[in-house]
Amino acid sequence: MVHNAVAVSAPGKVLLAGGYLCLDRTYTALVFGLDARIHVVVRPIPTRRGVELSEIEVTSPQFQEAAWNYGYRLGGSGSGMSVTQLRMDADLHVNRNVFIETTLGYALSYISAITSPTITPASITILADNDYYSTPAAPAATSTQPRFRDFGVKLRKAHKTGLGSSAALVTAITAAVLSYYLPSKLFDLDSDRSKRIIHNLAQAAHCAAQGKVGSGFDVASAVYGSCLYRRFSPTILSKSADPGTSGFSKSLRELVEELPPHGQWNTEIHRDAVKVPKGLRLLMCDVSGGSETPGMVKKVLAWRQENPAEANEIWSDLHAANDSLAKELRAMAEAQDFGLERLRSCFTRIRRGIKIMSEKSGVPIEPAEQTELINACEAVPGVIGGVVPGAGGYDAISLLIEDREETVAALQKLFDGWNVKSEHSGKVSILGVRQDMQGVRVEQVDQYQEWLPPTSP
Ligand SMILES: Nc1ncnc2c1ncn2[C@@H]1O[C@H](COP(=O)(O)OP(=O)(O)OP(=O)(O)O)[C@@H](O)[C@H]1O
Ligand SMILES: C[C@@](O)(CCOP(=O)(O)O)CC(=O)O
Repeated sequence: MVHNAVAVSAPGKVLLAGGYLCLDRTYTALVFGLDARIHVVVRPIPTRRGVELSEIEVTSPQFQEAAWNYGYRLGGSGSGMSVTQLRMDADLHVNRNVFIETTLGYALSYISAITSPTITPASITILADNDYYSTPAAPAATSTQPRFRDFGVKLRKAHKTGLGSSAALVTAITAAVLSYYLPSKLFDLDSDRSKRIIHNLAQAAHCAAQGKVGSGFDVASAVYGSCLYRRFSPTILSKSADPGTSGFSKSLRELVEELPPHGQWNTEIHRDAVKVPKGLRLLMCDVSGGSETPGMVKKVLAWRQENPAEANEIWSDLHAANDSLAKELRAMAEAQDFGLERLRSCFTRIRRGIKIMSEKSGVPIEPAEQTELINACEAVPGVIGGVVPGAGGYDAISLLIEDREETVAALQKLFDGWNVKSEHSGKVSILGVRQDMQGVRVEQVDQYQEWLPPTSP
């Protein structure tokens, strides 16, 4: 059976408040979906009569050497669909993309567990909105650049801006592959049930691909958009069989559809709890030379474990501050009441909490360089407050500002004259992204025509 082409996109994220805390179910995360999306198009590969192919080719045409070909086969003893990479590059190195490979394995295994489909050969194209990466070769953001820029480098050399490309990718591939192979009576991306299936399946695949169970806020916002998020218990994932082992596909279905013995996921996603008042916007700023500090999460959690009483006090204070920011934003959005001073003080409280967390754990969550940068931004008229998003560190800041051109222009002027303060930081640039409420969605295939490579028979 030849399927019709489908296209799906999923948004990137910014964790404005709740970094580290949201790893623990006691606390929530205030996460915004962004209008930078990862788009995935699935199309049939025309086959010659009599030639049997079991191949899925994946390309990410904005990057060099970004093509992966996979063979797939239904394993015995209910072990699900095994997905194996077929070709190697000229150096005989396998150029693996673990996120794509794992996601395909999970999605096809789930499909094989709920129906007996013929998985026909397909071509998958990945297109990332330009703000996900900034490369030295890339031209400055102008209105004339193509919608999907050629980044001119290999994927591993691209400088990520921290918008959660892997979570958006895993979510979009999962949703696109299920939409492509399953009949609409079994899967319809617009239904709540299908969204939940995508969420659970993408969380499982993303954790498997990254080799660790994070809080999952990035996958949650890729599926549902901006939300107040409480994580699932990590033990939910440890109960299922491993990919490729006997009974994997049945166990995956039980996990994804929340059937016994797995039961319900305890994730909480409150979409109505997150709002940005009219006239305000989030502004994401990338620090291009900003160094990454490995092992920050491990170090913070180790400190917390050694100092539980002190840590719990800091965590509760910070949570109260995070919560007050979410409530204040919502109250202002609903009442159209511009109590900007109250919002400003929420940011001050959050930053004070993060600073204490940084100092006590010895981890540069809001390092001195970022403190100086955020302070300078907060002094610009129209800037309400700023934070280090997510895990923090040297490479980004996020601001809440009045949505006026003068405010952005004044910040641009500040960044143009901003001197690099240490070897950890560099040039600051404003990303073109804005907050977006919408999560994963079906797209019109035609709009991508110009960027789709020809499918090889
Ligand atoms: N456009 C793309 N094409 C193909 N693979 C991609 C693309 N974008 C991301 N990936 C996959 O995701 C990986 C990056 O995932 P990683 O979790 O390190 O970054 P991220 O999700 O952007 O991180 P962060 O949470 O800091 O924003 C890449 O190595 C690649 O495997
Ligand atoms: C530190 C942590 O709470 C947030 C990490 O966020 P980001 O990847 O820096 O956006 C980890 C997590 O929630 O998985």
